[in-house]
This record gives sequence, structure tokens and C-alpha cells, in this order.
Amino acid sequence: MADTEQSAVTVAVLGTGTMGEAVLAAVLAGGQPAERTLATARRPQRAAELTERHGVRVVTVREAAAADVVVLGVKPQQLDAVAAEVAGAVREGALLVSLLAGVTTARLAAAFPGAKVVRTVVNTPAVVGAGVTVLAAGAGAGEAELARTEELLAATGTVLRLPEGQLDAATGVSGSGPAFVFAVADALAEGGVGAGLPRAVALQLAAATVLGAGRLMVETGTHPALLREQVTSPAGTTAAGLRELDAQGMRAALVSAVMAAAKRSAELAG
Ligand SMILES: NC(=O)C1=CN([C@@H]2O[C@H](COP(=O)(O)OP(=O)(O)OC[C@H]3O[C@@H](n4cnc5c(N)ncnc54)[C@H](OP(=O)(O)O)[C@@H]3O)[C@@H](O)[C@H]2O)C=CC1
Ligand SMILES: O=C(O)[C@@H]1CCC=N1
Repeated sequence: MADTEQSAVTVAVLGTGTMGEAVLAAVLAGGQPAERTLATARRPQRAAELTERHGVRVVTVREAAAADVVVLGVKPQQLDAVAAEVAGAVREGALLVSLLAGVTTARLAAAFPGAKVVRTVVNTPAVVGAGVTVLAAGAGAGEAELARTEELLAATGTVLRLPEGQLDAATGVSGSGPAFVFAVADALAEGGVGAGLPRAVALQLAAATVLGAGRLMVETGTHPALLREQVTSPAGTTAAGLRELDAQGMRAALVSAVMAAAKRSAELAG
């Protein structure tokens, strides 16, 4: 999209909660002018907060639905109520970018007739520009809508296209995945406290270790099994710790967690 064309487009985030606000910030960081960017809020205090933080106008749900690009950020369970409220307000050919876990492009297209639908899975590290977003186009959308969505979401972090059939699985790995990694970080810190560290130090070490391990994996492109081997000295500390992880089933628990999240995503299709 050319700069002049982009600046004429109105983008609205309908349902500006945790993910909606992260995407709102990314859209603005990507160059979308604040004066052509809208958000919704159901509480006056939240509306004031969004305007103060991002300089955007907070509008009604129906006004947001009439934008050129509508980013839908409500929960899957709230979809039907919102679709009923905005019935007829969405413009023919408008781009609808869904953040909803599990909800298929077919269901979204039926809920918002005339819209061109792109379904995405964003994750919370998008707040610091370190997210990973996957996306897929619905039947009425194509290359232009995918490219425009990639451009809008570029500041969330890495953005990649996947077949829609893989989005529930991706939700298990990257959508819910940060929660699993935070659980690991929390447990690492708890172990540090158990071994005698002050809690603040243990948390600082755990967070820096998660960040560093992630960066090492991404920046070297090395398989995690090999990186794990590089940490593990014969008869050393890591070998003793890894034996405990195996004995207590950490790997199986994480595999099951991702698969359970993917299954739940498919159930949320409705
Ligand atoms: N959080 C995450 O890590 C991820 C979330 N997602 C998906 O993102 C979406 C949003 O999740 P999240 O941001 O966590 O949820 P939040 O509850 O933080 O945000 C939902 C927002 O929708 C608003 N809302 C609800 N119902 C209506 C309505 N009828 N009219 C107008 N606004 C409404 C809520 O307003 P109010 O505050 O007033 O209730 C809230 O601002 C979900 O569909 C989720 O599946 C996907 C990947 C990751
Ligand atoms: O828990 C959820 O349903 C949402 C979707 C992925 C992450 N959070």
C-alpha cells in the first residue's frame, strides 16, 4: 500500500482489551495516523486511558464496525453479541482482521457479510514488538488483504502466513505458549528461591535466562536439542537437573499442554 493510500484508511479496533490494545499500538507504530484510528471501550475510564496512551478517538461499536479496516479483538464467546450489535454496519469490501482464537474465517464471514476476512493469532509479546503472528485469509480475501494485514501488524514482531487448518495448532504453540513459558520462568525462579536466592534475584535471573535462551535459538537457528547438549557437561549440574525434568515428566506435560490448547482452540470455532 502506498503511503498516501495508507494514510487515507480508517482503522478501528473493536474490542480494545489486552490483545486489541497491543495491535492498536502496533498499527500506530507502523505509521497509521492516530487521527484515522479508532478504538472502542465500554467503560469511560478505559476510553480515557486509550485516548491518553494512543491519541485515538474512542467510538461506538457500530462506528468502529464501519471503518475501512476493522480489527476484531473481543473474546470468541462475545462474537455473536457483537455481530448482532453491528449488523449492517460493516462496509462491503472492508477488511476484517480477527484476533479471535479458534473462530474460523467461514464463521466470521457469515457473521460480518460483505467483509473480507483475515484470521490471525497474535501473542502477548507483541506488546514489546517481540510477538509472533500467524495469519490466514478467508474465502473472500486474497493476496491484497494478506499483504495489508502483514503491513498493519508488522510492528507486533514476526508475521507469517499459514494455511487456516494449522491455526489451532499455532494457537497452542505461540498464542498460549507465552503462558507456558511464564510458568517455566516462574518455576525456575521458585527453584532459585528454594536453593537460597533472594526472590528478586531469582526472578531477574529466570527472566534473563528465558530471554537469552530464546534469542540464542532464534539468532543461531540451532535446534534446541543441540543447544541443550551444549549446556550439559558430563556428570555436571545440568545433567543432574535434566534427569529430574525427565523423571517428573516436564517434556510430556508441555507436549500435552500445547495439544490441549490446540484442541480448545478448535472447540472455540463454535
Ligand atoms: N490474550 C492473549 O494472549 C491472546 C488472545 N487472543 C484472542 O484475542 C481476543 C481478545 O483477548 P484478550 O485481549 O485477552 O481479551 P480482553 O478481555 O482483554 O479483551 C476483550 C475486549 O473486548 C471488549 N468487549 C467484550 N464484549 C464487547 C462488546 N459486546 N462490545 C464491545 N466490546 C466488547 C472487552 O471490553 P470490557 O473490558 O469492557 O469487557 C475487552 O476490551 C480473544 O478473542 C482471544 O481469543 C489470541 C491470542 C492470544
Ligand atoms: O487463552 C486464550 O483463549 C487466548 C487465546 C490464546 C491465548 N490466549
